[in-house]
Amino acid sequence: MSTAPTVGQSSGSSPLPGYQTGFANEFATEALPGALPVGRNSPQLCPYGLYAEQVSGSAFTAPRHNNRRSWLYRIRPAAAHTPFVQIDNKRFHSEFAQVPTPPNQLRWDPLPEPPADLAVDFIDGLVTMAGNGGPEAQTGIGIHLYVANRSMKRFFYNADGELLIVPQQGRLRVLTELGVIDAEPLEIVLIPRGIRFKVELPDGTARGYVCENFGAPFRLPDLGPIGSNGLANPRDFQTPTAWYEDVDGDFKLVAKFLGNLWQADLDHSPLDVVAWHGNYAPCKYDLRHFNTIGSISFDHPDPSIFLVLQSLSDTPGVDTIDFVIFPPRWLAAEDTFRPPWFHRNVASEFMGLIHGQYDAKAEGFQPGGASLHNCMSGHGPDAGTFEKASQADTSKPHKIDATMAFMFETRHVIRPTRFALESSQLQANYFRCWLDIKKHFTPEQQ
Ligand SMILES: O=C(O)Cc1cc(O)ccc1O
Ligand SMILES: [Fe+2]
Repeated sequence: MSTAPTVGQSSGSSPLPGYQTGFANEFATEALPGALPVGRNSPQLCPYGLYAEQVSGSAFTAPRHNNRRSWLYRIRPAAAHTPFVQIDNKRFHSEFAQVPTPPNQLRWDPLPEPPADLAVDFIDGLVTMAGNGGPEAQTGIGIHLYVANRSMKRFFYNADGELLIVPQQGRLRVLTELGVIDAEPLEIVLIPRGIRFKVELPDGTARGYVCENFGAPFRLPDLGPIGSNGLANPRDFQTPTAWYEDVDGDFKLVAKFLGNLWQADLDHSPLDVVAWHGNYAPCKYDLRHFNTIGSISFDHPDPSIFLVLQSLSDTPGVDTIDFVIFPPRWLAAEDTFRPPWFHRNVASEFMGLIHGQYDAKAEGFQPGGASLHNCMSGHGPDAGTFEKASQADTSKPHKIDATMAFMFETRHVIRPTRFALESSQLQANYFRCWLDIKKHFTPEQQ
């Protein structure tokens, strides 16, 4: 790992960190020895002259298993900035009622890269495609795409929700208050509501997807009869160890707050947390570690078998958001139509493709592209996929390899934005992939 860049007047930064493993553990980490107070959170004076600051991600009185907070020991408190002023946010917002939501199946080509002479950082590069609910309701989802070609010089936090970043092309270095996360395509990054960060682009450009979770923080699902291991295992989640920079200079802090963007001035880097402890922290997860489980007898299971993370609603078993993946796997089910079946669901499904080919679609669903199948909209394999899979030899297992698709699935209808519906990336002919489906009905057969 190379040294993290510093901007402005620097009196140094701590060595680049590693990771601690586990999902939402009680972590404790210090970039300087003895920086964490012992036996109390807020002593009269903290070691090294640091300020103690708690950041909470759940109600103070939430049950212990849902209670999320961390204690930060930092050079200056987060309050030290000028007042926020509103800035433009036509592309990145939480406005999901701009246009009537059609019940059509929708699919988009990948967004093109911006021209090289137009500087677009991770925040400028975000465009809101769809969503439901919102920050005021504290439930629902914002679905955004990003295409960027410059590292951020400014800092950002999202008061509206947690961010699940799914890189599709190009690595990201996510420098957060609580440490540095290096992520590449096939890894995902979770940034809790409110945590300040900036994103650098080691490869110069980057493209991907962002799920903004307005509701309960993502958790690992219960495993029921699967047992104590499987799907995403907690030990494969990586949370950075403490890292700070002590840098003075002129910086901007951008906040997303109630769907709008606001900007304040800072005279120092907010990435100045020397030590922290708690269970409210960013993490990354490598999707290649997902322990995929499926049928070894017959039939294609519901896609909930591929659930990585869920945001619970107030109704048991009905999640606000499910993050589901379709990784490489063996298909072994005999006398079975192996790809996803034709279906209509009460839930709504926004899908993306990180690489390879998705097994329900012979063509048209491209890496970096997206599709949306809303509540009760009929969809499933395209005509080509149906013909092939209904003739395939199912006496032998078949490996689906070199692919990774994913789905943000929600209980509420996902409403595309005006941008999404007017975008030239919207495929006008997507519906045709089912119009060629042949009639095979043979009433005389039995
Ligand atoms: O391709 C889809 O639409 C997602 C999906 C996959 C699957 O295996 C079963 C149901 C489902 O909605
Ligand atoms: Fe589906």
